[in-house]
Amino acid sequence: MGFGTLRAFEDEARARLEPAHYDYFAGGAGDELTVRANEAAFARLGLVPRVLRGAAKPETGVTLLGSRAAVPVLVAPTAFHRLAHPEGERATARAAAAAETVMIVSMAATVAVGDVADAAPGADLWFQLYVQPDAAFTETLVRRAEAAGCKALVVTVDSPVMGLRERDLRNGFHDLPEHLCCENMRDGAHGDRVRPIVMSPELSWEDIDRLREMTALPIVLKGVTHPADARLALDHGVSAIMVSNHGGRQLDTVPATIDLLPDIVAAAGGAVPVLLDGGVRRGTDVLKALALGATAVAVGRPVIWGLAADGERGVTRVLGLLRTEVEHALTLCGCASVHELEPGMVRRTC
Ligand SMILES: Cc1cc2nc3c(=O)[nH]c(=O)nc-3n(C[C@H](O)[C@H](O)[C@H](O)COP(=O)(O)O)c2cc1C
Ligand SMILES: CC(C)CC(=O)C(=O)O
Repeated sequence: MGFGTLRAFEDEARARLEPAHYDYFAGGAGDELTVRANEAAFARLGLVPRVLRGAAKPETGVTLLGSRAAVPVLVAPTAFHRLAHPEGERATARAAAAAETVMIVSMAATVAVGDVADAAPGADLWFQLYVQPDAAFTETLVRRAEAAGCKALVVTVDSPVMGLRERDLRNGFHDLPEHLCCENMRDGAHGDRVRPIVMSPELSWEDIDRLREMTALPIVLKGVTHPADARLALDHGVSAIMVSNHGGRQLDTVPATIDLLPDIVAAAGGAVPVLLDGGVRRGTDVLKALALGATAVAVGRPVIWGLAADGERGVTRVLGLLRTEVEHALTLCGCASVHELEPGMVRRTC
């Protein structure tokens, strides 16, 4: 199969997936303004290269919360991988391990986090958590992530309620098919009961404090878009901030993450790493985000398209394409490493 670009993977995924499942993966909230804005904002930024710097083959690796990523492109947490491919999260994790990058396993995974870890020895896994109103069950999830060897907890805070996704409403898609479930949500105390994922508007900073007391794992706060919240996150001892609008799937009209990034980086003041996801589709997008102060980015939908198109091989190819593009763009920018990128190399073009 001639998958030369991420776009080709999306086309193949669309051809293979049931239309309602494609819509679930691709779609977003409301008019999908934010979905489109994420990519469009990257396109409005230009990279201004440096020349004659005598740079060798560029170094792309970064260290993040004790995990080493050979390329600063992580796998964002996305739900329901077995809807895209029978091997589901197992395939994604093997591909992330082969690419030497971090996979953030979704709490809504269709393979239990321990089984994902077993399927991909050597994979660097982090676990994404929606704090549950039942504190005891939240603790169960944290212990499962710890037991699986996850190295960080990524706490998603942009979902006090589920976004209104009109494609899903139109398609009547609101549940997994019979043979699949959110395996992390099995309730040990009640045999085979699978709990629903509860999103709660009542969560507060106190829940973050409680989590910090519950575990020694570093906490990454995912879904920070306002600089005031970035400052509060530091007050509450988080280890990293992830600028994310959930790929446009929660509140529609949230600005593009790349446009929000500089203010969050300024608010963090170098105290913790800042990550970004949303609309990263090219190596040049990765460079723009790093130049504006992100330590690394994560990709959501591109990984799903690789998985749907060709399973583990497809995800490996998607991550490999991004790596090649990052190396190539760094060389063209005269950078010997990602650490040489700086804000002066990014210019708004329109
Ligand atoms: C199909 C799908 C499922 C997702 N599931 C989750 C999830 O379970 N937990 C979470 O924190 N974010 C979830 N997200 C959001 C992603 O982590 C990420 O923020 C977003 O996909 C980034 O944008 P991109 O798809 O443009 O790369 C999901 C996104 C998609 C597209
Ligand atoms: C099952 C959902 C809670 C997963 C999610 O976060 C999403 O679809 O964006």
